[in-house]
Amino acid sequence: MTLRLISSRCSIYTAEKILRTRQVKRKPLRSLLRCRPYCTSSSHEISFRERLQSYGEGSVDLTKDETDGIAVITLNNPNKKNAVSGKMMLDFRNVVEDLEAWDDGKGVILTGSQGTFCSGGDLTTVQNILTPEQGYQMADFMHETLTRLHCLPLISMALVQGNAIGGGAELTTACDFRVMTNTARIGFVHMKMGVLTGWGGATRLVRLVGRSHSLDMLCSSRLLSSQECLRQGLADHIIPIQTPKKESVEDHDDVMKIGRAWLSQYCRADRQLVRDMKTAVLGACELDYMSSLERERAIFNRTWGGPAHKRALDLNIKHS
Ligand SMILES: CCCC(=O)SCCNC(=O)CCNC(=O)[C@H](O)C(C)(C)COP(=O)(O)OP(=O)(O)OC[C@H]1O[C@@H](n2cnc3c(N)ncnc32)[C@H](O)[C@@H]1OP(=O)(O)O
Repeated sequence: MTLRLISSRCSIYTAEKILRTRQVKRKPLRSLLRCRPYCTSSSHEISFRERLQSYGEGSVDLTKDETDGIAVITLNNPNKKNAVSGKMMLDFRNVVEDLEAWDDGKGVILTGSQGTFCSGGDLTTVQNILTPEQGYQMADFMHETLTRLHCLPLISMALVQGNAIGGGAELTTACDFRVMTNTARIGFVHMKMGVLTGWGGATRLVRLVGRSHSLDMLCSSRLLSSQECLRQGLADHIIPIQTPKKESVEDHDDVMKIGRAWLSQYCRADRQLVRDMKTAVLGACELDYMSSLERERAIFNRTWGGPAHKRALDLNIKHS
């Protein structure tokens, strides 16, 4: 009965409901986030949000282009090299929620303002939430935001100019791709700052580059050049820029244009196809083998004989 339902042209929602009722060996991501040692009742969460709101300046801005289906998230705190303040953590969550509801999207670019990516947690905010409980609440909040970013049905790309330091380096790992300018650097400097990765970066880094490369990057705290990131599998593409020493603000528009074109190559297909393929790949990364295959079958079933499929067949395409 269940199998028949999955192989019929059922909605993804129905298929996922069925998968949830089956024995899935690895827990879904969202349920893993619920293992919390500190009290996170809604009143606690509200007062912590109020606390975050009161710390720091800056914003996280979102623009959505309905024509190409690509959104841009910009970390905007230029006086502090786009360090993420408490207020920006809240903005970030709102932006991700907005993208979750954006049915017309295919891709998203995460970038920083004024020619640099992000210098990590805003040290002023950090100074104000130094108890273990507050640290845990902050990490819990950012884990959820970044896990939701990671799970969007949009193909995501971190576009790194200048530096991605500490939490900034962690942010890059929440995206599907990392594109860097030739002068950009990524540095997991946490251990030098006396902390571990607070935004889930170690878990995601190991999945990207493996165990030994991750230990090397995390325990050395060194700043990795774009070339090294490419060699180690952390970066996917390097954009050469004209000014090798210092990136000017003017470069940002050019870099954005090139980065957008790079991401667009993966967003050419129909909107639903792009979203479904991203969802299938995400399932393969996060679910056990059999559950992922089931999910892939259910998603495939929506496309088979659908309008994009029929259009492609009518075109008699030769893949030469
Ligand atoms: C869970 C998250 C854990 C973490 O994120 S740990 C990592 C925390 N981040 C850091 O330690 C970064 C410290 N900053 C730096 O190393 C350098 O500023 C950086 C990012 C390489 C940029 O270097 P430069 O381009 O030479 O710029 P600069 O040093 O003159 O900085 C310009 C102004 O920005 C400020 N700034 C940079 N990073 C900040 C931060 N994270 N929080 C608060 N303020 C920050 C910096 O203090 C300076 O301010 P000012 O102009 O002197 O008033």
